[in-house]
Order: sequence, then structure tokens, then C-alpha cells
Amino acid sequence: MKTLVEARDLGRVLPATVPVTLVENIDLTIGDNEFVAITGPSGSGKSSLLYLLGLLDQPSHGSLHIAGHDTARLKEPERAALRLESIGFVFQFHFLLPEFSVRANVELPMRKLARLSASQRRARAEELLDSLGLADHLDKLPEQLSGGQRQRVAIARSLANDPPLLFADEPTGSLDTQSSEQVFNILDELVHQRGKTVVAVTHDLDMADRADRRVHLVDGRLADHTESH
Ligand SMILES: Nc1ncnc2c1ncn2[C@@H]1O[C@H](COP(=O)(O)OP(=O)(O)OP(=O)(O)O)[C@@H](O)[C@H]1O
Repeated sequence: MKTLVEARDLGRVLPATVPVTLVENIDLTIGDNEFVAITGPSGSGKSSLLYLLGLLDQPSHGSLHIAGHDTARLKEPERAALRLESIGFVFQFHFLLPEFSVRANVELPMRKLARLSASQRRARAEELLDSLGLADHLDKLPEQLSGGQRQRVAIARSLANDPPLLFADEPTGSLDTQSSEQVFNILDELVHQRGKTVVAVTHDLDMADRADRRVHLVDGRLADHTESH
């Protein structure tokens, strides 16, 4: 197993007159090809942990290696490049750009890396959208799609630069049961058929049960019964 995420004694405290601890003492190793669910009560620090692991926030203490890089040693441009190349994000609300077509939304992250030509970006966006059942919607605006379809576009966008790691914050949180099931199946397929690692914060216990592994947070700390099956 290749280690993609390695956190040691990771923590985040917000400085204030009375400092606020978001998460602390996080020791966590995540390998390639794993589907990890992060669960815990509301306010237990699930999103905070995801943002730390996804390099959207900076830890106050501890160490974090992502895809073999010691993130404390990276300067901001290197950190941004690592995020762009190695990490995809899917949020509860899709955050697609409303004025851009579905295809253009998926092409955007590729433009930031400047690895592919315009025609290659277009072809890749179409291929990704096709693989997620959206081939008929390439030129539509996000508002013309259903919630489940938009979330699938957001997943396609997260895969644009072919990152090994996907972080998802309540990816099914605002979807009906059928769309949730579809999104779960896509994430599951990404792990078990396309070799990705997915780390998903979820309140959906069914999804947590069906993940390969469950990491449970209580009051900002990993609980003892964090399990693997
Ligand atoms: N910017 C902030 N300022 C003060 N407190 C914060 C801030 N961000 C988060 N918190 C607090 O930190 C704790 C952890 O928040 P976080 O959003 O990570 O929890 P969560 O488990 O994802 O919650 P939920 O399931 O409700 O989304 C909560 O008690 C929250 O109120």
C-alpha cells in the first residue's frame, strides 16, 4: 500500500482570547485505493479535519505528509501546486460557476495546471463527463441540471487533473435518496475500479457503513472505535 496521507499529532487551534480547538491529536494514515468515511456528531471537527488534510487550512501543530511531501516544508506556490495535482474536492454544495457551461466548469482546473492544450482539455472534460453519464449536458449551464447531475459535474471537475486523492464534504448531504445512491456508487467505483482514494465526511450512516474504513471524531479527536473492515 502506498501512503497518501500521513498525519501525526495534527491539530488546529483558532487563536482568540479563549482559543478554539477545532481538532487535536490526529494520528491518521490513509493509503491509496481506500474509501474512508469521516463520521462524528455535528461540531466534532469533521470538516475542519478535511480542510487540514486537503491543504485548505494550515495546522497549528503536528505534521502532515501528502503523497510523500512534508507539507510544512512547502512554500505557498508549492502547496498550491500539490493541491492542484494531488487533491480533488467535492463539497455538499457543488460550487460550480453559474455563468460557465458544464464542460467549461470541468476544464477550469486543467487550465490552472497548463499541462494540456485547449483541445486536449476539451476532450478530457468530455470524456470525464461522459463517464459520469453527462454526455448530453455538456453545453448546459449548471442551473439547467438537477442536484444529482450538478454533483456529478462537481465530481468530474474534481477529477480534472487526475488527482490520486478526493476529499468530499457531505457529498450526498443535499441530495435525495436516489441521487445519493448514485453519487455513492460513483465514489465507490472511483476507489475500487479507478484506483482513487476517497475521504468523505458524511452524516449518512449507510454510506459510512459501506466505506472500507470509518474514522470517527468526537470533540475534535479520533475516537477509539475508529474501524476498518
Ligand atoms: N471559524 C470558526 N470560529 C469559531 N469556531 C469554529 C470555526 N470553525 C469551526 N468552529 C467550531 O469548531 C468545531 C468543529 O467544526 P466543524 O465544522 O469542523 O465540525 P463538523 O463535525 O464538520 O460539524 P457539522 O457536522 O455540523 O458540519 C465546531 O464546534 C465549530 O463551531
